[in-house]
Formats: sequence, structure tokens, C-alpha cells
Amino acid sequence: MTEMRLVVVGAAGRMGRMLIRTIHDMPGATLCGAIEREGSIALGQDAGLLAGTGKANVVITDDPLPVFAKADGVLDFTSPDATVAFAGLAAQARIVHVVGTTGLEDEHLAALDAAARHAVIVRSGNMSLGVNLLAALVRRVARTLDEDFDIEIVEMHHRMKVDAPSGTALMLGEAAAQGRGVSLKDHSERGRDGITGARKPGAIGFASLRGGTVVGEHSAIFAGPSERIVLSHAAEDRGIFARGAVKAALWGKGRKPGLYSMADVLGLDD
Ligand SMILES: NC(=O)C1=CN([C@@H]2O[C@H](COP(=O)(O)OP(=O)(O)OC[C@H]3O[C@@H](n4cnc5c(N)ncnc54)[C@H](OP(=O)(O)O)[C@@H]3O)[C@@H](O)[C@H]2O)C=CC1
Ligand SMILES: O=C(O)C1=N[C@H](C(=O)O)C[C@H](O)C1
Repeated sequence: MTEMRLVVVGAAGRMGRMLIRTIHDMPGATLCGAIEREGSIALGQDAGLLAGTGKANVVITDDPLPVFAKADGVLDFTSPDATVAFAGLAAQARIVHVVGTTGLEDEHLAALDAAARHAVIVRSGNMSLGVNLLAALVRRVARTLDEDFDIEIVEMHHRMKVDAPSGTALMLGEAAAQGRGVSLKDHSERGRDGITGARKPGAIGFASLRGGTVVGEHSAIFAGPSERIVLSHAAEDRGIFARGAVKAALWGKGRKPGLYSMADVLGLDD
């Protein structure tokens, strides 16, 4: 069987380099392109040498269109505006677009919905098996417990992370809201500071910590009268996200256009 040809955008980033190493190590996929933004010092370098896998004969460029035209899929862990631009190009080229970028606002999500009419998009705030299982567990527990149990989502990430709450925290909050049969938008409590008043019944709270080199830690806390359930996940290596992303690309090849999630890829929807 021919290998799936993948492009990594944001190739010099933390996830970009990890994706290049993962494609190198995983069967079924091959690196055919690497993109960085205009002006990046990585332009012109060999992607494999940059990521530490040895020469890949793939030169990092800032011109995605000709690269996408020769690819089957693109792995995108960049920034919200860049992801929207890449979605347009991926749809034009009819290739699978795996989106790991977080911090997407409603306008970015609407643009991805539009692009998914023409191409397969797999998007998840967390591509790891463990976190997607955790989300299913959170949904399940939230379905059982009533508003006597306050739900709080706590996350910690490295000092370089630019968005909060994390994409994963929002995903877990969404799972909790689904379990409760409510909309997250109407129940979320973020950024508490000062005299906030007592907690609203039924609120889903978020707290974000930043520091050091923490890859990603998430807990969903169900705090009830005299007892507390805590469901947690700790990411120890970015390889878990990268392996999930390559798996998503392989899964998406040949599927009909649409917006899919990691739960679809992993068969976790209940
Ligand atoms: N869903 C998941 O499982 C995971 C999601 N993430 C998310 O992935 C994203 C990236 O994370 P991380 O790798 O740590 O961040 P980095 O900042 O290390 O990497 C992002 C890379 O994308 C580049 N980039 C930005 N805009 C463009 C553009 N227009 N064209 C080409 N390249 C561009 C950046 O370049 P420059 O530095 O010049 O801006 C940078 O090299 C974040 O949103 C993060 O939350 C991270 C881990 C797992
Ligand atoms: O920026 C990161 O590093 C991560 N981002 C994702 C998120 O926002 O949840 C996934 C993971 O936690 C690492």
C-alpha cells in the first residue's frame, strides 16, 4: 500500500518538530512537505535535520500551495488565524486537514465548518487517547451527578502556552455540559478574581496554571457534599499528541468531506 504523504505546518514549533519525528517513526505515512511562516529562521533548512531524525530531503518553505498540491494530508498545530488560512488551502487541494491548534474563536470555527464542506477535517483540542477517554468519563459522571456536585476544570501547562483555558479544558467542560444536558456557554465561569460572590449553582468553572515545562495536566473535579471525585490526565511527552494526529490523518484518508473529532477516529462516541 502507498504511504500517505503528509505536510507539517508550523514545522519548527514544539509540536511541528515532534510531528516530523513521529511521521519518521510511524508506518503508513511519509513526510512530503514542511511549512513555516514568512521570515522564519527555519526557512530553507531540511525538516528532518531540524527535528533530529536525519536528512529528510524536505526543505522548509513559506509557500504552502504547491506543497499541498502534492500531498494527501496536512498536520496543523499552529495558531488560529494560520489554521483558517491552511483550511482554505487544504479544501482547495481536497486533502485531509488535521487541526490540533487551540484558542479558536467562533469565527475560526465557522471558517473550519465551511472548509469541511470540501475536505475532511479532524479537529481536537487534544489528540491523545487518554484525554479523549477522560472526556468520555467526564460526560458519563456528569450525567449521573446533579448540581449538588460542583464541576471545576483545572489545567496546568508550560510557560510558553499562549491560550487559556486550554483546548483540552474546554473539551472537558463541553463533555461535562453535554453530560448535564446544558450549554457550556451559559454555564461556564472563567477568570474569577476579587469579590466574585458565591459560586452559581450548576456553573462549570475553569482555572489555568502556567509554569515551567509542563506538557499538559488536566483534572475534572466533581465537588459534592462531603465527597469529591477527581478525574485526571497527565501528558508526559508530546509524542502522544503527535501519534494521535498521524493516526487521525490515516483514518481520514478516503472519507467523505466533513468535520470529524478524535472521538470519531478512536471510536469513542457513546
Ligand atoms: N490538540 C492537541 O493535541 C495539541 C494542541 N496543541 C496546540 O498546538 C498549537 C501549537 O503548539 P506548540 O507547538 O506548542 O506552539 P509553537 O509556538 O511551538 O509552534 C507553533 C508553530 O507554528 C508556526 N506558525 C504560526 N503561524 C504560522 C503560519 N501562518 N504559517 C506557518 N507557520 C506558522 C509558529 O511560528 P512562529 O514561532 O514564527 O510564530 C511556530 O513555529 C497551540 O495552539 C497548542 O495549544 C499543542 C499540543 C497538543
Ligand atoms: O499548548 C500545549 O502545549 C497544549 N495544548 C493543548 C491544549 O490547549 O489543551 C493540548 C495539550 O494540553 C498541550
